[in-house]
Amino acid sequence: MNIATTVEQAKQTVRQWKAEGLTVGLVPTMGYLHEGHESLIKRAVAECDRVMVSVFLNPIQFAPNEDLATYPRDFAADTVLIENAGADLVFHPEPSELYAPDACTFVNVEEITSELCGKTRPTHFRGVCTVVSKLMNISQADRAYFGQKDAQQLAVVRRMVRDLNMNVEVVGCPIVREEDGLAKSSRNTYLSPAEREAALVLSRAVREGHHLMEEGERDAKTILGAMRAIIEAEPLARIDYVEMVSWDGIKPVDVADSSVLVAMAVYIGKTRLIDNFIFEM
Ligand SMILES: Nc1ncnc2c1ncn2[C@@H]1O[C@H](COP(=O)(O)OP(=O)(O)OP(=O)(O)O)[C@@H](O)[C@H]1O
Ligand SMILES: CC(C)(CO)[C@@H](O)C(=O)[O-]
Ligand code: BAL
Repeated sequence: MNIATTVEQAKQTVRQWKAEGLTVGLVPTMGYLHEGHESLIKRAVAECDRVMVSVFLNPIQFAPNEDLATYPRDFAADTVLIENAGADLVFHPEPSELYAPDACTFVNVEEITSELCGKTRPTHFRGVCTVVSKLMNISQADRAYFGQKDAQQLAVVRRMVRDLNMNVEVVGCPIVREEDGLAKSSRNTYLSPAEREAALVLSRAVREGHHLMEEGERDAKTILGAMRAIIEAEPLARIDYVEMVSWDGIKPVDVADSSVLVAMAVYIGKTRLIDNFIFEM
């Protein structure tokens, strides 16, 4: 497996692959990889001739008050996981390699970024879409793999690719969970043992919301009320948002009459965790 730290090194490898007529899969990550990332990489390996995994903690998607400085890192362990999963290239640049001091081009997806995480993190998706565009250009990917755990991100990237006529298929992958239900996340490492226990309210609320919808409930207030009650019963939890939005447009809905995303962000102590389910109709 190759490790590229410069854009030119990565492009050179990709040029060779493309010259041989091979398809390329891209898996963008911020590192500190776990089984969620591994599932994306394995799917890419199964579906593409060659796979590039990027490990890049993208500074421009973090606001100054967020956790860029403390975000966990372990590049040595990441490379072992990536190699074992069967990928061919790791792209691991320094921020200065991707962002020139006078860089002034950013990708801003509107509307679909105005709710959910876009509300609390107003500059976040501009940073995500800018770096994802760059990674797609560098890798010349035929397919790019994203987890449903970051469901709004998946919808935003899909919309960007459609609106900008980019030549890449965006593949969404299911949420991988711990045995007790907690969605796997690099940020779970921030949790103390008591917080780890408290964090189960997210997946419990997701299960309850999904169960109600399976039983036929469609009223957002009823569904979200039941979910919020589970979270509010936990003293270590503080809700950022629990919302139901249309899955295609990420706009609030009162009654689910087509596919919806029911998503939440919840602080457990100081750690902000997300979880969701999509109810297809
Ligand atoms: N539990 C999971 N199941 C499926 N995909 C996941 C999971 N966790 C992360 N991913 C996906 O992996 C990709 C990289 O995510 P990222 O590096 O931010 O990992 P993370 O563990 O979600 O970190 P964070 O703590 O920042 O939420 C994204 O497409 C994300 O949706
Ligand atoms: C897609 C991504 C790697 C872009 O930095 C990041 O937002 C993430 O890890 O989900
Ligand atoms: N997985 C989302 C990246 C972030 O929280 O910045």
